[in-house]
Amino acid sequence: MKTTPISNHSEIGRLNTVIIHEPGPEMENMTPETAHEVLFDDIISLDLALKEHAQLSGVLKKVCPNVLEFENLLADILTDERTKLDLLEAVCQLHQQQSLVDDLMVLEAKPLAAQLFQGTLMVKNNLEKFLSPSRHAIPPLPNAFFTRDAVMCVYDKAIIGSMAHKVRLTEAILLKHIFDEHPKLDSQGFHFDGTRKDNNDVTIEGGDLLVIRDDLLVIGFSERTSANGIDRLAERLSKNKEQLDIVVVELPKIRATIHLDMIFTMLDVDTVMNFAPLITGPNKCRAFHMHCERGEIKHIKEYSGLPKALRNFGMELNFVNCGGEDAFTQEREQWTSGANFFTFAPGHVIGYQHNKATMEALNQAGFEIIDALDIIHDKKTLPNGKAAVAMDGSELSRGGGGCRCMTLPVHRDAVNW
Ligand SMILES: NC(=O)NCCC[C@H](N)C(=O)O
Repeated sequence: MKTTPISNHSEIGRLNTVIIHEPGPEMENMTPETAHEVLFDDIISLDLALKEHAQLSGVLKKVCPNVLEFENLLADILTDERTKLDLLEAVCQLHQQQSLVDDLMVLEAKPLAAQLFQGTLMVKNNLEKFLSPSRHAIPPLPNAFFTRDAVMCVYDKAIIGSMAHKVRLTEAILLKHIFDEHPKLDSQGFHFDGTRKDNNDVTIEGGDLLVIRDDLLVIGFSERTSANGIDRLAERLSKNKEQLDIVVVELPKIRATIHLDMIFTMLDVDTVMNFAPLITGPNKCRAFHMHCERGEIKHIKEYSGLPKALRNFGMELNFVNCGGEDAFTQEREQWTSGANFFTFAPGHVIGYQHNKATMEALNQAGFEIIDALDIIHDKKTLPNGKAAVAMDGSELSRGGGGCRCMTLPVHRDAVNW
C-alpha cells in the first residue's frame, strides 16, 4: 500500500483508510472489582467480543480499501531499533518502570507489540511491590480497541489525544509513534500533541471531536475533554485558517455520556442520530459557538442547544432518535451505545443491532437495515440509498462504546454537500 496522507474533512465522506484494533487477551485482564478502574462497565468475554468485532472488521473490509490494524502498525515500526527505544522509553517512563526498557528491547517486533497491548506482570521482588494490589508493571490496554479516542485526524493532520485517565495514556503514546514513523501514514507533524503534558487541565479525547465541515467542528465539553483543552484546540486548529467555527456541547459529566459521540453522531449530509433528552428535548445540553480567526478566539456566544447553534451554519438536520420515541427505551439504548454510529459513506452507517428501537427509528427514517453477516458473505450489497448495517455488539458495548468509538478514520473522500 502507498503512503496515505491524512485527509478527514467530515464525519461522513466515503472512507478510504481507517485504523481499528481487534481486542486481544488484554480485554480479559480485569476482575469485577478492577473493571471500573480500567473504564469498563463489566468484565467481558473475549471470545464473544472477538466474534462481534469480526463483524465490524468484515464489513469495513468490504467497504473500505485500507483497513489497518493498530497492532500490525505497531509491530511494523518496532522493527526500527531507534523507534523501538524511543517508544519503550516513553512508555516505561509513563509507568515509572525505566528498568524494564532493556528487558523489552530484546523482544522481536511482533511479540513486543503484543506485549505492549497485554502489559507486563509485576515481579514482586520487594515489599512495596509485594504489597501493591497491582498485578502489572506496565498495565494492559483493554480500551485499545476504541481506536477513536487517542488520536483524531482533523483535516490534514492528526491530534494526539490528551487522555483524561492514565489507563489510556499509553494508547496515545503508541499511536503517536505510529503516526510519526509508519511509512504508510504521511502525517506531516501534529496539530497538537497531548502526550507532551504541560498542563493537566488540558484533556482532549477523540469521542468528543466531530469534524463536520472544513469550516465547522462540534466538540463535547465532557468528563474527558476540558474547556482548557477546547481552547487549545480552537487556537491550534484555526491557526492557518481565515475562520473556523466550533460549536461546543456541554455534556453531563456522567458515565453514560463520557463523550459527545455517545449522544450525537452524523449519518448523512442532512441526518444525525441523537439521544433526544440531551440534544433536542426540553433539558437539552447547552451549546456555545466559538468563532476563531487565524489562531484567535474572536467571540463566544451561548445557544439553548446544538440544533439551534447548527442552524446558524445552514444545517437544517433531520434528527433520528436513539431508542425511538419512548423515553424509557431511549435511556436503555443510549446506555448500550445506541447513538454511536460509524458512517463510512454518506447515508451508509454501521451500528449495534441489539438496539432494536434505534434500528426501527432508522428504518422509519428511510434507512434499509442490513445484517452485517449478509454484507460479509456477499448475500446483500449496499443500496444506492441510505442503509444501516446492523452488527452484533452486546458484549463490546459493555466496554463502553460502539462503532464510532472503534474506528479511527484517516482518509475520507470529500463530501458533495
Ligand atoms: N468514543 C467513545 O465513546 N469511546 C468509548 C470509550 C470507552 C472506554 N471504556 C473509556 O471509558 O474510555
